[in-house]
Amino acid sequence: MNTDKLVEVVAGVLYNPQGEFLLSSRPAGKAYAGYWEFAGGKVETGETYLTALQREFKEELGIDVIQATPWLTKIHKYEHAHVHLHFYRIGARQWRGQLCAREQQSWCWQQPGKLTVTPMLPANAPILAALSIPTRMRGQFNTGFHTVSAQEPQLKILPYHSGIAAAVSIYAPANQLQYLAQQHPIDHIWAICSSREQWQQAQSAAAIIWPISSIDDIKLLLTLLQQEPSSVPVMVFQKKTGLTTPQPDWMNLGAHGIIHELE
Ligand SMILES: Nc1nc2c([nH]c(=O)n2[C@@H]2O[C@H](COP(=O)(O)OP(=O)(O)OP(=O)(O)O)[C@@H](O)[C@H]2O)c(=O)[nH]1
Repeated sequence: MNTDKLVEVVAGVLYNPQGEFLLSSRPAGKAYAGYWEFAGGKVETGETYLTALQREFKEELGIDVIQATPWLTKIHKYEHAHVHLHFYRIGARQWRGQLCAREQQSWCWQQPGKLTVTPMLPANAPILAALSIPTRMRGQFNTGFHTVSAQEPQLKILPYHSGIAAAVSIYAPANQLQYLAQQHPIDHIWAICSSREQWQQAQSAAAIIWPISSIDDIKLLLTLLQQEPSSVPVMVFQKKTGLTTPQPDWMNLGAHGIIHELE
């Protein structure tokens, strides 16, 4: 196989009503057989990402995917292939049918942050970390944000200030990322972005915070989600600005979650 050519791959994070997600093991005979992954596979000629995902879930697990939400993308070079991975989320109401392993693979439900199976495909570590980020948070820009729902992973994140402990998750402007990464683990730093350049800088952070206070912020975020899908979760920070424009359905457009500003 020519490993220089970028191969388009779709993979689905499928949820059950308990908020658990599905992992399956790679069948014998494939590269990385026995490793755990999200169900999916290569996009075939003429397919959209959604139709490829629907075909793969039917072939591998016998279920029908009705809808899926674009989430994260990632490029990874294996010794056997150079892959462009497109991860989708499939909510508990977005699929139907009875799960059955059609390729003699194993499958299991997992809770975010509490993985009980190993090993995982090498490219997937940041994807699993992203699943531990809640989709609904709230708080104030100056004092920090926290999870809203008891059903989601509990997380508190604080604005950076000098002297803050390295174990704390922090947020700071994207252009400070390189400097902060010398003192804090990069997977604890969220980057605040409001331009294309910052969006690109922030692709090594744990997550992006995109504040919305004007129509231009909405327009640029829509463009970036479409033209340069992120490899890290995007949290849309909805500020209390009196902006009357209705907000797009961000989570259906590729954002990971929403942060609501409190008074
Ligand atoms: N399905 C899937 N593939 C992944 C994930 N993460 C990841 O790096 N990959 C890589 O993406 C590629 C997917 O190809 P595949 O071999 O599963 O594709 P396929 O089902 O169409 O198989 P085929 O080779 O029989 O046509 C592999 O190189 C695999 O290592 C993941 O979470 N799910």
